Amino acid sequence: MTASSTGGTALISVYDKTNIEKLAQFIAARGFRIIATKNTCGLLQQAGVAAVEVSEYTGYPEMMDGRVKTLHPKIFAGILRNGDSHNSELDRFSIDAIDLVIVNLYPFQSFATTKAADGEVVEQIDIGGVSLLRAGAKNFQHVTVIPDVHEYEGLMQEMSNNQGATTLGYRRRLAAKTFATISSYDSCIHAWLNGAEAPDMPQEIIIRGRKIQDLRIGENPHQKAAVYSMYHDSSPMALPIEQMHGKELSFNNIVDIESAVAIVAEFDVPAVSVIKHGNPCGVAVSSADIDDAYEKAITCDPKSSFGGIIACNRQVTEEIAHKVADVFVEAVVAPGFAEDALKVLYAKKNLRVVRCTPYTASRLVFKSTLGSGLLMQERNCSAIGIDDLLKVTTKTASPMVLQDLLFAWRVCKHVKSNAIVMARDGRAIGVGAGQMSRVDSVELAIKKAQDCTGAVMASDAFFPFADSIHHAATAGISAIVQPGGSLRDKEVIEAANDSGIAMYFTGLRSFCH
Ligand SMILES: NC(=O)c1ncn([C@@H]2O[C@H](COP(=O)(O)O)[C@@H](O)[C@H]2O)c1NC=O
Repeated sequence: MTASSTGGTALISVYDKTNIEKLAQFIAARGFRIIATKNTCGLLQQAGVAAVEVSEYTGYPEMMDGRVKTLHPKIFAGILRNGDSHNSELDRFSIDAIDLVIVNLYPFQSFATTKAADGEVVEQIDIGGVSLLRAGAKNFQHVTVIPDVHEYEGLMQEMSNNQGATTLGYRRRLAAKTFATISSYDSCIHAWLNGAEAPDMPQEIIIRGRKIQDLRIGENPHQKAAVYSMYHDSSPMALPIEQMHGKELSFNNIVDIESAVAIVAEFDVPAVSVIKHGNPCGVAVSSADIDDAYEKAITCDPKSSFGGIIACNRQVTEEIAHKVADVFVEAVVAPGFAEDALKVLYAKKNLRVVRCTPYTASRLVFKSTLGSGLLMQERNCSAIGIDDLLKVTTKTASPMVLQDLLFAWRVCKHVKSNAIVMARDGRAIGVGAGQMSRVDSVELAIKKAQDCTGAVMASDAFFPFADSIHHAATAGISAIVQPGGSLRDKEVIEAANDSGIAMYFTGLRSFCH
């Protein structure tokens, strides 16, 4: 099917029969002879398109309940013939050269994600269709291959532009798409077969994704970026967010939205977080309502909140919307918005209003690294409760202070290391993030808090020296939660005892890089 030739033979075998009659009519009108599998052929004939059934052409019926339909040398030699050098063999066995392969596959993916029995799912593993696509794509020098219904319009356009033929560039592009389609299809089967038995860090991994959208910019304006939906089992995971209003999302917006939503998902009670450059500059919970949590969170560090991203784990009220509208923030994210709140938020042209479904994230975290390296690890899904806290000082924290310690620890989990969080009454009052020395993070958090009297402190990793405890004591910190495990734990605990500070170990480090 070169740019100058017209007519030829088309093999059509489609599960999804959308628009196939229209395409078949189009190619038949350009002199193509059509060979088709049983149901496809029946449909085309009903639509008045001349088509020959594969079984009539090969002389073999469909067999094994449709497991063997097109798997025949007359079909595959017709597709795989390599130009003139194979013509004599085609003649010898009365085989027609096939120029156009139009196939779409059994919907394995939709079956695999239902509760269908294994036998039923297995029958959805397409063999013949994949083989036809693979053969057609291999022979793109001579054959045009169409692997899905979305390419029909493009094919008709291409043929109209080229006197009923296709160009090599077009065939090559479609061949590439075909191999992507096949490999995506196969990786669904791989994931389904592995199922829950998939080893934690397998020897081979297949990462597939489907582009959801291009992003406005990458981490910086000169970097291009897009967001993909990855397949972790046999279906793509949609992003659990929906942008309802505002400027297009950027790479950093999505990173910050994830942090913001992950923090508020730590709490069952109403919670609000404010994120700036991946770190929280305001987090609060409330036993009253989300309005109260908002007020507590936004007053943590109002200066840093400028241009931040706000997440709520409850519906945004009109009261919150007015307050959001009064400050400059990039985005507000919540599971829902009151009607009146939306009216207020929509008045801000650029403000991104994002609805999120309950927080979910893939169990695995990936990061590209040196050369073609890819780092993969399990997500930090640790959850520490009161019973996990080990008291190591003589002083015991009151139940209220214990609640603050847990709150501070949960926030600290989402702060870039070295991470220190000061908290009081269910509210972060000072955050020290991303410092290369822990004691610097402590000093920063104290400075941000301004007044740490009676507050608690959480640290994402052990204190290597007692200096941080001295600083905390001077600032008025009453209790500390940290993993423990330093060579100098003894000195650190002594420093806490000397200052009348209650200290608890989690036994679990929570670095965040
Ligand atoms: N086994 C085969 O030889 C075979 N050849 C083509 N198919 C598939 O059969 C389907 C179309 O069949 P029908 O036209 O009968 O609805 C297509 O999705 C095609 O991918 C086959 N089925 C599964 O492998």
